[in-house]
Formats: sequence, C-alpha cells, structure tokens
Amino acid sequence: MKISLIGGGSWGTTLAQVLTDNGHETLVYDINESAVNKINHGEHPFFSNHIEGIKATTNLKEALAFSDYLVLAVPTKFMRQSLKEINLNADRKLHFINVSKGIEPETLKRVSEIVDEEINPEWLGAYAVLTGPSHAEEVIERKLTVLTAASFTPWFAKSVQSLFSNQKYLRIYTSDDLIGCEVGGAIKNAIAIVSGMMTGYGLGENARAALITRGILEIVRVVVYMGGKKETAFGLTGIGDLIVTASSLNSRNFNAGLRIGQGIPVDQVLNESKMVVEGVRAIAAAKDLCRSSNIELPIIEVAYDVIFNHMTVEDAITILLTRELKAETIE
Ligand SMILES: NC(=O)C1=CN([C@@H]2O[C@H](COP(=O)(O)OP(=O)(O)OC[C@H]3O[C@@H](n4cnc5c(N)ncnc54)[C@H](O)[C@@H]3O)[C@@H](O)[C@H]2O)C=CC1
Ligand SMILES: O=C(CO)COP(=O)(O)O
Repeated sequence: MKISLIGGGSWGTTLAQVLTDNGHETLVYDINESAVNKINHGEHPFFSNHIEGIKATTNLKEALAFSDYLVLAVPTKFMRQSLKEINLNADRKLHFINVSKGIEPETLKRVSEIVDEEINPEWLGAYAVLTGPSHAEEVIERKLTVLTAASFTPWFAKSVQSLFSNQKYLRIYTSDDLIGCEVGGAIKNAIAIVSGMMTGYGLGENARAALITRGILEIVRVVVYMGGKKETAFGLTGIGDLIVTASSLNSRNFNAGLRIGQGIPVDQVLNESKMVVEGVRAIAAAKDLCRSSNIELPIIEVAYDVIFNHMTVEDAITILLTRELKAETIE
C-alpha cells in the first residue's frame, strides 16, 4: 500500500521506516525543509540511524495525492492547524491514523475530536489511534515493540494492525476503546515528567515505583471521566506506556522533568528541548479537568504548580507526603 505521514520528526520518520520494512510505499510530509532533505538523503532527521526507501516532501498537496491513508505524527500543539490545512487541500475521503499523544488544553479535546471538528464530513473516512510503549530510538533499531490500534471502526483497527505488524519486531493488538487509548497515551506523559523531576531531585527507585502505581490511578480516573474503560488504562496504552516513559532516558518527558528536578528553570528546560515535550500540555489539560470536576489528581496538581507557578520540587514532594493518611484504594 501507499501511506503518507504528516510530520517527519522522531516518530513520524521512524514509523515510515516500519511501513517501508513491511513492504509499503511511504511519503513523509514535513514543514521543516532540512528534515525533508535529510530523509531524502537516507538520514533520520533526529537520530544517527540510516533510513531506507523513504521519500519526503514539503508539499502537502503531494502528500495528500499520494495516499488515502494519513498517519498524523505532528505534535498535538500543531495538530489543529495541520488538520485545517489538510481539510483545505483534500479532494476525497481520507483515513486517519493518529500517533500523537496529547489533549488540547484549551478545549480538553482528544485528537479524534479535533479531527471530527476540522475535517469536513465529505473528506472524513475512518480514524484510529496507534499508541503504546514505543520510544522511537528503539523502534528505529528494530527492537521488539508492542502497540495497540484503537478505533470505533473495527475494520480500520484491523487494517492498521496489519499495516504495522511484522513478525520481526512489531506486534499490534486492536482495541475498540478509542477514548481510553487516546487519554492514557496523553496523561502518562504528565506522570513521566513527575518521574523525571523526582529522579533529578535525587529520589530513588522506591519513589518511582510508588509514583507509577499511584500515577496509573490518576490516569484511570481521567480515562473513566472522559468516557474510556478502566481496564484500558491497565493495558499497553496506559500502564505499559507509563512504565516505559517514566523510567527511560529516551523519554523527552522524563528528561525534561529530570532537568527541572535538578533545579534548571522550567522555561529554560522547555526552550532547550529540540523535540516535543507533550506532557506539559497534558498537565495543563488534566489540571483543568480537576477544576471542572471532582476527580482527585494530587500528583498532577503539584506538577502543575511546579511547571506553571514556580513551586519547587522539594515543596511539591512535601505537599504529597503531608496529605491526610488513609487506606490504600485502587481506583
Ligand atoms: N518520539 C517518540 O518516541 C514518540 C513520539 N510520539 C508522539 O508523536 C508525536 C510527535 O512526536 P515526535 O516525532 O517525537 O516530535 P518531534 O519534535 O521529533 O517532531 C515533530 C515534527 O513535526 C513537524 N511539524 C510540526 N508542525 C508541522 C506541520 N504543521 N505539518 C507538518 N509537520 C509539522 C516538525 O517539523 C517536526 O519534524 C508527539 O505527540 C509524541 O508524543 C509517540 C510515540 C513515540
Ligand atoms: O510516547 C512515548 C513512548 O511511548 C515517547 O515518550 P516521550 O515523548 O516522553 O519521549
């Protein structure tokens, strides 16, 4: 098959390599000319790995003419604008596979909802999210990875499953819980930033295990509040992705938190990150949910104060430790 990828960053280019490995033809669209040139010269724009058989363009019309299947791989901050441009240039039904992880803080919308709002029903075909524990740094080296393709449209979840699965290093499960998968993938980034902060501040593995355990419960609460299934949060797209992101130096979110925990000012950390740190917007979105609902997200609330209100990591930890003592609840 032919598949176009919108966004040729760390993840978009890596997934183009997966699809090429699987025998498909790919065309990557990116607004960054230097990234496009690198891809056309067989270089990954963000890693030192060579890539093979992938073409790239800065011309959106060319990418839309190439395929009816679009992989959406731009950071969620640019997603709405990118979809507006796709809608303006579309001339037939398109099927969307979103691989970005975030919730729009201004609207609390998931990517599938943004697609529904921005793409004219005439051009809107099927939609799926492909998500789970997957650092691009490992996938580009063809290290074993397992993901989930979720859609309200069963044939499309299966179609995404067979496009991306191979018997060498990538296995895809399907799910019908689109909401749970989208929300889990977004909120785990918030907890991953906190994990980095704690590590940067000097806490150890005991603290990280506690954070992952209590953090997944905050993810469950947001998933359920937004209409997803609790069980989904205990699968690849929730706990699986949280484990990999909250404990790896490959994670942009963990790394940003690490530097904040070491005392580097938040603005400096975010300005110096060459790649997207999605968790900052996830923290803002989840904090807003807290304000407008009665869900309890103590970890995300202190993370918000560290990122947006100059609270120190030390004070954030003190706030968590001095909460009222109570029985352990797993919900
Ligand atoms: N890097 C990773 O390991 C993984 C990333 N993701 C998610 O994938 C999404 C993208 O992340 P990365 O690839 O890491 O980001 P990145 O920062 O490496 O690359 C983003 C790319 O998008 C391009 N871009 C920005 N606006 C655009 C537009 N309007 N049209 C076309 N291209 C545009 C940029 O030029 C850049 O090349 C994020 O939501 C991230 O959470 C998901 C799984 C793994
Ligand atoms: O989503 C990811 C791994 O599954 C990538 O996480 P980071 O954006 O923190 O690198």
